[in-house]
Amino acid sequence: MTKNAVAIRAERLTVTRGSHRVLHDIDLTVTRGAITGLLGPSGSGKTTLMRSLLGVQIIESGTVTVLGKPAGDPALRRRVGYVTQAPSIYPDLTVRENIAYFARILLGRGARGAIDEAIATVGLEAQAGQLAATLSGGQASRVSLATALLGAPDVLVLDEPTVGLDPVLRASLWDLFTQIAARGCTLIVSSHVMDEAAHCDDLVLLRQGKIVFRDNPSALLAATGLTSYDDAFLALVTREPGSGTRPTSSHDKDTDR
Ligand SMILES: Nc1ncnc2c1ncn2[C@@H]1O[C@H](COP(=O)(O)OP(=O)(O)OP(=O)(O)O)[C@@H](O)[C@H]1O
Repeated sequence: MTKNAVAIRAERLTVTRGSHRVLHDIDLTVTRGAITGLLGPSGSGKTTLMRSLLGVQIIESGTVTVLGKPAGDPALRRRVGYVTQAPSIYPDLTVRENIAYFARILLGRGARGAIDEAIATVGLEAQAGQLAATLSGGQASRVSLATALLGAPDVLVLDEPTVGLDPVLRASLWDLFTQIAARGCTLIVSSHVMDEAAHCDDLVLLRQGKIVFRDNPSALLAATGLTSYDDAFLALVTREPGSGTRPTSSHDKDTDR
């Protein structure tokens, strides 16, 4: 992997949903192999931005390029995984059957190795034969994550994967994300829990559809002079628009690959 290579680039991205302008002229680059945290209050546009990166959102203007191709390009289908907020699994199938079903669609026959690997990666070997309807919330989320890992994606987009989980489970999921990124996968993880910023290599803070901060976690604390991510975030989101920290960082100079 080229150091600082760009996995995703959005330029002048503007999105309107219904009569509401949700994203305003967003410029963003995402570094390959990094964990980028997409943080912001409820309704700030995180899901809409993720949908735009995935190519499933109608955009009003601007461009989004993923791994050098337009977002949503058919060639990206296996290279980009998406885990939605609500686990997308069948309750009447077991963990293994759920994963096998998606493996059949994505990889065709002979996907047994990939199924076993996905189950092991998310640590659900003991639950493999259990009906999804009987799983805990955290286990159900991990089944969803396993299905997204099946094609060994180069980019993984996770929409609030830790919401509603206890601190122990949250920590173990973040460990897992770190392992996945260490294999070279680019992760974009949204959250409105600011402390989760600490697990990320890069941060994108959204407020009312605009980027109010873009740099690494320690730069966020340095920029605000505060010691907690919660306080730093609050300081930024309550600041008048236009008076804040520079919204983009030096990442933005790198070339697409
Ligand atoms: N289909 C839609 N039609 C009109 N407005 C929409 C639609 N979907 C989302 N919105 C609005 O767009 C804004 C951004 O929504 P989005 O789901 O992207 O925010 P979010 O940051 O992901 O929020 P949360 O953390 O609550 O999931 C919100 O004001 C929402 O009400």
